[in-house]
Amino acid sequence: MTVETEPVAELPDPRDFGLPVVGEEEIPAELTSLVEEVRTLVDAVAHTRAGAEDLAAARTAVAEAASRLQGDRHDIGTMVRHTWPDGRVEYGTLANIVAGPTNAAAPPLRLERASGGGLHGGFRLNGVYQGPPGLVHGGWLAALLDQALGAAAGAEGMPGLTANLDVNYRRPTPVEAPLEITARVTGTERRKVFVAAEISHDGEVTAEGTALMVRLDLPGDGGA
Ligand SMILES: CCCCCCCCCCCCCC(=O)SCCNC(=O)CCNC(=O)[C@H](O)C(C)(C)COP(=O)(O)OP(=O)(O)OC[C@H]1O[C@@H](n2cnc3c(N)ncnc32)[C@H](O)[C@@H]1OP(=O)(O)O
Repeated sequence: MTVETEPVAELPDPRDFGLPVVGEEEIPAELTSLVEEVRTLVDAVAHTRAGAEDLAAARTAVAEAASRLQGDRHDIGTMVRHTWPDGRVEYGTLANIVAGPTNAAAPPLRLERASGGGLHGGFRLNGVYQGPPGLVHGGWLAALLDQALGAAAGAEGMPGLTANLDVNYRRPTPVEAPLEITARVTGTERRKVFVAAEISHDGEVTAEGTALMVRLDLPGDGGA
């Protein structure tokens, strides 16, 4: 596969495209802690055997909390700016369903640069992510792989949209167990970025994916 496209050195500021941006460091610690608590809540609701009185009281408390937070909202499309220790800046969607730092529906996934290149992250999925009994839903594994694949391209200065995603489920992936995800760019061709990723448990690959990301047309990167 030919490598015809150099990664763009600097990503443009999403504000230039009309998208609001918040710095990751601006997210209040109270919101991060609330997100964590809501994850616990979702798991508790999904598995509770509580009686009617407790359920009704919990419903009232949750409705009150929701109405307290509804007033002042970030716009759809708000981006979050992440600055790597080496000073490199990246953007993601604040409420991204797989990795948005303020989205309690997103699993607690955090990707870091791997020493050998690409990205890696350790995470754990609770019972909310079940498909088959005790196992992670295949759709969620695909979503996690897609996110890591997109992030790997973005981390190399080549953000894009997934044109094609191919997933193989090699072994069952357990919930409530430590998991690892790795992703890397394997090649480029014009605007096409080829990426590969794996999810593993106990050192064994349980799901792997490859994708074609088509780079966004960014001003100043030479286009196609
Ligand atoms: C500053 C902003 C930062 C943003 C950060 C983002 C972080 C991301 C993290 C989130 C991660 C989560 C990620 C998500 O959830 S992304 C969400 C899910 N994906 C989408 O919604 C994408 C929908 N599709 C499209 O918008 C268009 O089809 C795209 C943009 C993909 C291409 O339409 P476009 O008109 O632009 O390009 P083109 O048609 O000239 O094609 C260009 C080249 O690509 C080749 N091709 C195209 N499709 C396919 C295919 N299916 N198989 C094989 N090849 C294909 C094509 O032949 C050509 O090749 P070549 O002629 O050069 O050889």
